[in-house]
Amino acid sequence: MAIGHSPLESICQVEHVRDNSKAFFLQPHEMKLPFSRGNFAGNPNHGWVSSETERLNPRRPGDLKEAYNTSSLRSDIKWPTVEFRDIQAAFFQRCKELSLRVLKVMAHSLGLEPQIFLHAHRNIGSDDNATTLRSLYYPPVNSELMKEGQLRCGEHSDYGSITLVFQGPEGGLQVLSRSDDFISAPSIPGTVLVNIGDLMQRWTSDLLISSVHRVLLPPAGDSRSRQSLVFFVHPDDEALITCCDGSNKYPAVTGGAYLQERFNDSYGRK
Ligand SMILES: O=C(O)CCC(=O)C(=O)O
Ligand SMILES: [Fe+2]
Repeated sequence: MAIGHSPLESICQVEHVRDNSKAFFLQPHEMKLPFSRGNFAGNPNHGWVSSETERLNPRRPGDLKEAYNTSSLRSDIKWPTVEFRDIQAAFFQRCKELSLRVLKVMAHSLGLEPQIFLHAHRNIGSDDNATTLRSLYYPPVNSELMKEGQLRCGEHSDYGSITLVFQGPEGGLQVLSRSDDFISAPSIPGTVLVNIGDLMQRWTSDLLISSVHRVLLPPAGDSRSRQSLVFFVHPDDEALITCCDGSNKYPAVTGGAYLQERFNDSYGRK
């Protein structure tokens, strides 16, 4: 994990996306249903995910969080409002630009051909690439309704190449250290946290390691909600990912096939 700073203008944009998303999440369930993930032809990951639908740690009950996935920017996608679409789409583009810069710097720092990662991320923002902006909303927790072992977000590592995390001021994200303890990743205003994903770990033959992380329940009596914005960067569906040191430590896999396998775990196998 690494932390980078963003200028004031970007901080305001992050807050704007967060506030606008919260207004969507606070609506009654039936108002959100038409925008559910799975309702959009051509992009199975786009749309709203209700609480307890996914389990990022498949051994735990469903995560106590809602999400809005912006996976497609196609013009025929139906959005809750035009304003919601414009705000999500503009932030998606900013995150895309930042991610491509980070991927280029990473290749450079590893002594690799500078375009190696960029070549596999040419289609971000189209239906041939699964990169997704997720606006996450963790509702206040009612301890009487909780299931045993349930968390806001179960232990997992991210699936793709890199992830940009914009945590809200509430904090709450914890990261597993190399000595096997979970440590808090504080929320620092104006910073972006960059996670290495599992596919990047394979790609670099374990030179870069994906980090396990989670979000616990709030302490008893804390009835606050929590929000974060997370940009999951994935290689193009058709991009063939082979170990960049030529070692074949992991078999070659396409970005699309790898992601499908991981989704099967978090949403239950069909
Ligand atoms: O909400 C957060 O801060 C992180 C969520 C997360 O790790 C994920 O959705 O993959
Ligand atoms: Fe994550």
